[in-house]
Amino acid sequence: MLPTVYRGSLALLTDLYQLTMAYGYWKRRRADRLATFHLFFRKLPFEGGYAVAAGLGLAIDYLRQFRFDDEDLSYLATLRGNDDRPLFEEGFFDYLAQLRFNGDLEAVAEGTVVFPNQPLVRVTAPLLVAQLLETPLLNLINFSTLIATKSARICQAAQGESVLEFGLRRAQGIDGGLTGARAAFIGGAGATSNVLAGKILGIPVRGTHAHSWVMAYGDEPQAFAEYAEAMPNNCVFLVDTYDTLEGVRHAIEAGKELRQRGHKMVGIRLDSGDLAYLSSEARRMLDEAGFPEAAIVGSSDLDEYVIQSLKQQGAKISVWGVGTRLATAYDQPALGGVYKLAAIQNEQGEWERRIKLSEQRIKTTIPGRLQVKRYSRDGRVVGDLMYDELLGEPNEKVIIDPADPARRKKLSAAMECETLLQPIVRQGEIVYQSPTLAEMQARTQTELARFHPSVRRLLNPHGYPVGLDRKLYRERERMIQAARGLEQED
Ligand SMILES: Nc1ncnc2c1ncn2[C@@H]1O[C@H](COP(=O)(O)OP(=O)(O)OP(=O)(O)O)[C@@H](O)[C@H]1O
Ligand SMILES: O=P(O)(O)OC[C@H]1O[C@H](OP(=O)(O)OP(=O)(O)O)[C@H](O)[C@@H]1O
Ligand SMILES: O=C(O)c1cccnc1
Repeated sequence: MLPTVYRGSLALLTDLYQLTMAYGYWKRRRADRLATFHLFFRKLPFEGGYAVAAGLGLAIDYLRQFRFDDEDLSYLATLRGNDDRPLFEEGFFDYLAQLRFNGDLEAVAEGTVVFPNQPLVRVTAPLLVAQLLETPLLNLINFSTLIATKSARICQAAQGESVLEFGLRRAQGIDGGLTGARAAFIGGAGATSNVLAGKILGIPVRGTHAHSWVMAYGDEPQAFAEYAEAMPNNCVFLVDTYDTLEGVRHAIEAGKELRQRGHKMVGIRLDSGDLAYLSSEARRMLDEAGFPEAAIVGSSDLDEYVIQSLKQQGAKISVWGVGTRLATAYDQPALGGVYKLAAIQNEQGEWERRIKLSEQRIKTTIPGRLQVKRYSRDGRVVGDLMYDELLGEPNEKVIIDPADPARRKKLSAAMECETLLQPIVRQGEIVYQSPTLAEMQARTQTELARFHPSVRRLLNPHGYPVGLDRKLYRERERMIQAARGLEQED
């Protein structure tokens, strides 16, 4: 079982309107109709070519503990409407008190590469419960997927070299720091400076020292020597407090001292200035002084673009400390994931599809109970086919882009195929054996490697084919026409 991040019920971690709708469904006897919702996003973050799904483990945590306890209900009883009378009547609290997640949930595994409009999570549950989950599921999946994606991009730029997540001080609050560290690890960061994330989640923790250490002594050689004395088995000297190359010389002196005492200098850290020039000079100096194995850690407002540029300039940095721009997804602080109703049972228990129209074609929802098949050939992925399980087996010949139906991808029987949404909860029982965080991280890497480099590239990536099978495409078009009061042309 995964370590628990959230302890206790967080049933009130939802928007008020979910509870007022829930109350309405209960009052109007619609609460128990089964409904299917999909969680998906419409646009890839960072103008990138892919996203990395994350946050499912947190969602499982949430569902496992989902219940309204006495304190929650007492609080809800204090809420008033505009006539100053209670918002909810007493009987509703008895109903909420016994409420548990009793539905089905399917999701893509954390570390799976995902694309717009395909469900990351699918919930089929009594309408009231499924509705209540909208806000928490979006809260948990959106942020984690965003940060895992940012991390994957940064790690991609680092070309397999170690990335350390240093973002806690700039993260969006306590939870942003904690679940951000978790998502960054899934995306590929090798360690975090966040010690609580180490304790709760088992993520490796790493760190160097701050400028304040050197400033506290005022004298850099003395500061390094004292640090080596105090902590001989963890010495990465920060060399840029006064004069960087002079700092490297002082680190070399401290390294020699360490060696004489039977220890090893791990490396140095550069945190300002021209990192390409300074790292090359530092590398030359360390090598000449007999420290070819000393690592050079680079930090200072790094992101995937600066790292890529430094690599192109031949920077000799071997470990990348990345804080603010990773932990906050600096250039795009939110993933626009949504959670939409796609099918609901009628009074007779028959399933009916539902659609939400939009002026923008791409924003019109995809109805049905969706599943995704990912096709590949010789280990390379080819395209993702979405189909509606309510319409039966998919038509596997062609993937139709719903935004531009002229764009189609042909499939062949020779291709391998996998189903992306996996069973996580069945009738309230968790049936999923959660992988470890390390396994999720490995999944991100093996998954990404299956995509063509043109999909992975950071700038102007190639669009990966994701679309509908013919049956779903036709049904959606029929529903769009019907909802607009038009006859279908075809
Ligand atoms: N050779 C380089 N090519 C491209 N970007 C670089 C290079 N060297 C450093 N950078 C980046 O340029 C930015 C420089 O930041 P900034 O001008 O704030 O100064 P700094 O050198 O970090 O100094 P300080 O921390 O003292 O303000 C950082 O994002 C850093 O990662
Ligand atoms: O730059 P980031 O990617 O966020 O990485 C973390 C930063 O945090 C620390 O310094 P801090 O930002 O506290 O101060 P400084 O940059 O002014 O030294 C560290 O020295 C890094 O520069
Ligand atoms: O350990 C470090 O070097 C570190 C930790 C947090 C932020 N900046 C640097």
